[in-house]
Amino acid sequence: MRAGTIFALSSGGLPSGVAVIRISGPDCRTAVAQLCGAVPPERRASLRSIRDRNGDVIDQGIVLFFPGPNSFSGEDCAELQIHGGRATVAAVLSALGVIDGLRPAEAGEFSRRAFLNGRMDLVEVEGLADLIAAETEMQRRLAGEQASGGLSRLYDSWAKRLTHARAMIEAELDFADEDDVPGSVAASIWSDMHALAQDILNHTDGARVGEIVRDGLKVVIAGPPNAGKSSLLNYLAQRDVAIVTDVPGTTRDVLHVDLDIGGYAVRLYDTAGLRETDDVVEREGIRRTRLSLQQADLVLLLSDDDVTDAADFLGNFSGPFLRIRSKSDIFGETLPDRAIDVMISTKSGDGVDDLIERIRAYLPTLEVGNALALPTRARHRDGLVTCREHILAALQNVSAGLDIQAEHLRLAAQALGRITGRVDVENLLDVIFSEFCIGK
Ligand SMILES: Nc1nc2c(ncn2[C@@H]2O[C@H](COP(=O)(O)OP(=O)(O)OP(=O)(O)O)[C@@H](O)[C@H]2O)c(=O)[nH]1
Repeated sequence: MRAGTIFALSSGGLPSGVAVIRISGPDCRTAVAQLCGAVPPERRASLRSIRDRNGDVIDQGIVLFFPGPNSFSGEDCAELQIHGGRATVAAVLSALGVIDGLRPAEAGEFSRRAFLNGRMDLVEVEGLADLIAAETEMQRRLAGEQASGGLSRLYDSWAKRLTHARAMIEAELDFADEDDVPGSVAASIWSDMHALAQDILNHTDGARVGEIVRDGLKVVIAGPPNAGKSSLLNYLAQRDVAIVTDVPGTTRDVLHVDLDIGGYAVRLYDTAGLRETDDVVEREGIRRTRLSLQQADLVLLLSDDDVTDAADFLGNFSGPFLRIRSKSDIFGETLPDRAIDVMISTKSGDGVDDLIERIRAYLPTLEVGNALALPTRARHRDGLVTCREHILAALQNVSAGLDIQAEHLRLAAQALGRITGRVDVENLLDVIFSEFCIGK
């Protein structure tokens, strides 16, 4: 960690009614005293004049001082709530910059310090980042649960079960002949390890849901040129994002908009119409279309005639797709013989609500409560898979002996510890002693 006392504007874009400048580090007290004359009472909102190094008043604002270690970052912290004019904020920031030991914070540095000082684990830090980035209600709820420790508590409870199991095995290995240790104690933990492997599996099943809520459902509009793909994107986005013309091959690049459907994020992609072409730019667009199809959770296959063969447009994509017939205002609303899921017109708006309902069916439904503790990143999923593999290896390698089984459980705990960023250190002996009064 780079040393020093850091400061930054922590509130949003300027100008604003109020701007919040945050300070964290060992010289925080000195800095506040220099700016405000004295350090205000801890954790109390205090109205103060904020002055530059010549003693000239820059602004009046609310000053809050939070002594470490019980602060956001674990260090001495302060917040200056000042008027949010650009010049005012710039003047306060430059007054801070000339104080010895102070420097502007790097991106994410307050949270990084909070992590390094044990105020938040990695999963909570990620949750906080997601909470700040959340744009839909479901993203907010999921991130809120993660930032406030919901997911970490679950992982910690699993880490405890692993630690307990390892402690029992250690006890059996080291003290099996002593009277204090009940015989064959290690056998009792295997059923719990079975149950834990299942708990992890159930939880990992939710990873897809967590990732969709966090990253948005990726919906790609594909189909032949001139089918009305860009018109559909614009219609759903309620603005002119993509250029619409009656010239086939207008869209050359993959464009996207973020939609909010019932509180869930949907990333909608408009792609170049797929066709044989010698145009270099259009060919590059078609290559990009194929790439985005590989990432899609759902494809909207749009066509203004009914002879479109899905296979021509889906390439290697094997996920779900909806066959949509466009321009129903021209071609009529009678469903043609070919299988069509929805008929729409972006001119009249007919069928679009129906289409949104169809998309909604591919979104998860989150219940309030424990279901919100879901893995949200590939990193979580990978760690959980590794953890479970080691638990299963421990369960299956009975003939290898307790030493090897214990080692697998250690690796399982390590994989879990890597998710939360907590290193599973020597708490093993504590558990043995608390459970068995060894040593009397
Ligand atoms: N009548 C009618 N015309 C439409 C509708 N949707 C699109 N169009 C027209 O169809 C033409 C092509 O529309 P685009 O949205 O550019 O089609 P595209 O599939 O993105 O075309 P490419 O960029 O060539 O792949 C334009 O002239 C649109 O105005 C519709 O629902 N009804």
